[in-house]
Amino acid sequence: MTHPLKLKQITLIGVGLIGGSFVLDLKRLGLVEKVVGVDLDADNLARALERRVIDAAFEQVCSESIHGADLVLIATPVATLPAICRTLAPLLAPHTLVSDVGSTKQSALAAFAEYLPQHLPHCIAAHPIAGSDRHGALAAQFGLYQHKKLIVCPHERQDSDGLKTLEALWQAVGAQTYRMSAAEHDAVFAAVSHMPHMIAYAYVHQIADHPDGQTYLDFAASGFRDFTRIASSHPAIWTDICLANKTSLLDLLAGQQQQLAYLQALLQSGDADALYHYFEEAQHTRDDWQARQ
Ligand SMILES: NC(=O)C1=CN([C@@H]2O[C@H](COP(=O)(O)OP(=O)(O)OC[C@H]3O[C@@H](n4cnc5c(N)ncnc54)[C@H](O)[C@@H]3O)[C@@H](O)[C@H]2O)C=CC1
Ligand SMILES: O=C(O)C(=O)Cc1ccc(O)cc1
Repeated sequence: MTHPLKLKQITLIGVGLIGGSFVLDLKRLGLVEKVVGVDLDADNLARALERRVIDAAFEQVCSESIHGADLVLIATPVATLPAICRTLAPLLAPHTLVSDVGSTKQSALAAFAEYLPQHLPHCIAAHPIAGSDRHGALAAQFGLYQHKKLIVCPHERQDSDGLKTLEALWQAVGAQTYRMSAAEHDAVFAAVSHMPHMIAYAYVHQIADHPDGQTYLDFAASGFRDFTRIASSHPAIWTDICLANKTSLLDLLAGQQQQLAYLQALLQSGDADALYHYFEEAQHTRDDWQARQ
């Protein structure tokens, strides 16, 4: 008997770390027969074919690359979604599921609603909470989603069968699935993902912009490495994310400025007790979080 989840074809638009890792696991599990890759970067497509992340390659979305797809998965920087959806609109078969993996979800739902209105019930906004600072098809890896979270943001016109199929595919590659509204999603991930990236980039700038910055960097150790690791993330991905989640990030930047002003005041006044208390509270919050992981 064929597996109820088994797909004949996935067309993956954006053959990078996130989409590539998903299809690698689905292939290994025998849950997809063929993966068609679409990517603007021809070298990246060649590497993806060599590594068998994909079985066929196209440099653009066209009828040939979309034909036969049970699922079209968009795994490109979030600002590319509107143009990709507009191109997809005339090419989709009625049963084809369309989903994404982008880090912002209000922007994904807006693109689906504007450019795929006829197809909206079969469009699913999703976000795997896994990844790294690496990118491209060579970064795609087996097992990336094992014991990781996958958020879906259902919308009012969502077809529940398609939603369940997509959730089951992510569960098959090891993810725990959660549902939340796109607005809640964007607020949560602004706080725990997008803002930390901005702070890491800003702190690396502060050092690099200092006249003695290169000497400072020569002596940087594991604390600096851990704190700034995510500043090595791909600028194209993070420019799009930060602009798409601008409202939440502007609030968080204002809040962070208040925290820094408070620290500045404590140092200026030499208030050791208050400084200790401030550090201790943060230590407890982080230790409790770590213990729950
Ligand atoms: N990097 C991470 O840790 C995570 C990223 N995400 C989201 O996943 C998506 C993909 O990110 P990654 O896989 O990390 O990036 P990546 O850079 O590894 O892969 C993206 C691929 O899309 C291609 N591409 C860009 N524009 C395109 C277009 N218009 N048409 C076709 N191909 C195009 C690029 O050439 C690249 O190969 C982003 O939306 C990001 O927000 C989600 C979770 C974690
Ligand atoms: O590299 C890290 O630690 C991450 O935070 C990975 C990550 C990056 C972007 C996302 O939307 C989700 C997860």
